[in-house]
Amino acid sequence: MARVLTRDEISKHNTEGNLWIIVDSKVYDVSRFADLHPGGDTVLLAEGVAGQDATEAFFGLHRHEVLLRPQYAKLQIGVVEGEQELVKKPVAGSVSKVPYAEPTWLAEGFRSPYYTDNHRKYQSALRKFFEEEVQPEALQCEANGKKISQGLVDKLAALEIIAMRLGPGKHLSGRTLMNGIVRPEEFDYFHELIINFELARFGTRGFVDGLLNGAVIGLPPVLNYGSPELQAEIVPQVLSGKKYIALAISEAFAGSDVAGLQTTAVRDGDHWVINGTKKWITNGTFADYFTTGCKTKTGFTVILIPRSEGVETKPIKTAYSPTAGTAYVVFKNVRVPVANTLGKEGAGLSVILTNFNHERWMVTCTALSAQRFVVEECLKWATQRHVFGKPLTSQAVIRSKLADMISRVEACHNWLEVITHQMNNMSYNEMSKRLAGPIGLLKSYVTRCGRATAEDSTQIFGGRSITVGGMGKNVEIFHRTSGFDAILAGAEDVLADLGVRQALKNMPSEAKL
Ligand code: HEM
Repeated sequence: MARVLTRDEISKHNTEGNLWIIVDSKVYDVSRFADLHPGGDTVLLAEGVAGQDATEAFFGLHRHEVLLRPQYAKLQIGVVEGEQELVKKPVAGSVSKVPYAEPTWLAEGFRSPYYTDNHRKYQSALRKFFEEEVQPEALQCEANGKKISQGLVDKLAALEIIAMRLGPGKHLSGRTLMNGIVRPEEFDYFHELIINFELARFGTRGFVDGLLNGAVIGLPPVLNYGSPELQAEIVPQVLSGKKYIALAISEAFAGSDVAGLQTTAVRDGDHWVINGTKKWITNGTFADYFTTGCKTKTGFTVILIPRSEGVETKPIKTAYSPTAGTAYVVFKNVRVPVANTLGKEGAGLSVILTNFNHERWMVTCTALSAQRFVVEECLKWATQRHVFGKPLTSQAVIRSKLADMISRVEACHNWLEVITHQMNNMSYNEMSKRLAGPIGLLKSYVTRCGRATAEDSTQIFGGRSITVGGMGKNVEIFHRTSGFDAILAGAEDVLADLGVRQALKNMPSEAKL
């Protein structure tokens, strides 16, 4: 039972060594903490703070989560008589009430044609799981750069989240998805979209890739082009989280220009002998298998290379967290059975191309989720931060930036849902034929919007947006990492151009002004 104190009584504790303050109806004894306070003791001893209600000042300078940290929560000695806390501890799984913090289908009072009750139930369970189990580790790994723990991978595997991240398909059959909330044959691209959105709303961009993105892009070629024997061996290992896989295509010599790749595979009896290097390989530092693009006698061939003699991986320092496992990979006389060839020898380009739509769509989802999260951060900050005695939102220039940010994220989300609906209703061949252009344009537009939002949000947060940790930590990381989305899975300009070129192919010859 919390001690109940009157404001009168609290106000008497207003000197060095005997210092209480009120934050959101709670009374904190900061007498001993004042010396340790990162913001210094003078601010706590100031008039209007010492022995007083410092709620407004507090929320102008700290995130609410500061008060929830055990070392600070224990400074609380009581509550103010007759007052109630306004800012509650977030409940895991709950939906934000901040306008535009959630996509329309989750916002109170709004409807959507795309989502069923099953999607809602699924989203709710998934958010709870992500907030309780994934978020704490995501924050830690983002900061310390360590790889996702096996304990968390096991939990993801138990719910079949690793398998679900590959989208609907035969690999789901016979599995119990999310404790049975969704049946394998019911699982669609909106379910998968939900996973991507839940995963990317913690301000942990490196960890988004660290949470086994390598499997999302590296395993489909095995599933679709591997021999039955190879599939039987590899797929269960990866989907159960016992082994890790990465897609190894890009090189220092060539990225989008597949013809320029220099890693070679030369036949020696029943084996390939592979030599070359790969760069920017997500999850590569800890991968057990590499789905690798190689130059062979007859062209470009994709081969599954296990981590074995002659395979060396080194971490690459990037602007985001090493938890993504970004690697430089060296293959030196690596011997791999010819049976590890994915698809036909020389037909590797189509193996890789069939992967692209899904990969780009996935990056679009996570990029947009992170962008929406930043909109929520800005709306909260601009409301709680006071300048010249008024909230930031009283400045027209700030409201104008918010209008742009909201419009961008809403427009992108609506476009994404239209595309996702097509994916649910097209055959695989139709998708390949019709959606490469639109997905290219969509991803390109979403990442452009992301970078515009990164700029706007830094202006709203000011100095805090260039400070690691504290109030603006999520804006700082978004600003630093949103460029990743504009590069990975196809650079922004290349994808925009692909979209237009595909459209031009379909221009009817009779279309004249
Ligand atoms: C129980 C009460 C408080 C606790 C536990 C606390 C804790 C902290 C912590 C952990 C930081 C480091 C930055 C961060 O993690 O956000 C910080 C910074 C700071 N605090 Fe406090 N604080 C308290 C109350 C206050 C009050 C009442 C004021 C002013 C009236 C204040 C002024 C500051 C300032 C100026 C900074 C530096 C902010 C910056 O670098 O942007 N603090 N405080």
